Amino acid sequence: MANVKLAIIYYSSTGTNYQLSKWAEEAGKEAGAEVKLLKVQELAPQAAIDSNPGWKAHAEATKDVPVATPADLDWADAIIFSVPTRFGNVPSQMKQFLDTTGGLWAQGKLANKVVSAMASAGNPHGGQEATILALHTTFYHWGAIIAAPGFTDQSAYPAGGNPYGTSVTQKQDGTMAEDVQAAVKHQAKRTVTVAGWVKTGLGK
Ligand SMILES: Cc1cc2nc3c(=O)[nH]c(=O)nc-3n(C[C@H](O)[C@H](O)[C@H](O)COP(=O)(O)O)c2cc1C
Repeated sequence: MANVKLAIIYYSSTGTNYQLSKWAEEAGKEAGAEVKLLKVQELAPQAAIDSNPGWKAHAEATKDVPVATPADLDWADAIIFSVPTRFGNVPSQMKQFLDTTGGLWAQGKLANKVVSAMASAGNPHGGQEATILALHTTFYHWGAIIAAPGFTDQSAYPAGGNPYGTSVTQKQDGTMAEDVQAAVKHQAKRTVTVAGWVKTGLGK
């Protein structure tokens, strides 16, 4: 199979989406992909970050994770996005990054990228699905190919059964309510596999 390049691009205030992304990174490597793990640029004022000990600690712990640029999207064959919900929608930090992709889009360079998305929320029905679908809207405009997990693996069920993309509930203590590790890994492997098919089909 073609050598797939996978970019995992996330936003996380308190670590949940970072952990999902780390599991995706592990699975991408296991699937034979070349993997980049990237965060999007933080936009919140330092005072807001400092006011939340969990946010401050996570920002410091991940300060060395490289910040995603449009060049990373150009490089990638497959891209997995991971975000916390913000009122059922995409966080502004990720939206700002997506809004820098106009140049690539205009050149047709985002067409046929194989993508999938993951999300988290503070409540079991707090907007995980809506947030993933909101990301998907941008992917349609790119002409990307969405490798949603569907129910292609048993791991979807203990994870809460979100066919749009793996999602999780962050509990008050910061831990995850559902067991999603296997679902994340399946989604990452599936995204890499589909990207390999597309790459081969395009003769790359
Ligand atoms: C401004 C804001 C809006 C949020 N909106 C929702 C919401 O509508 N529903 C919900 O369940 N959780 C909501 N949350 C909780 C976050 O989604 C939750 O903290 C996040 O998923 C944790 O992910 P992280 O650890 O990667 O930052 C909100 C949090 C913030 C800061």
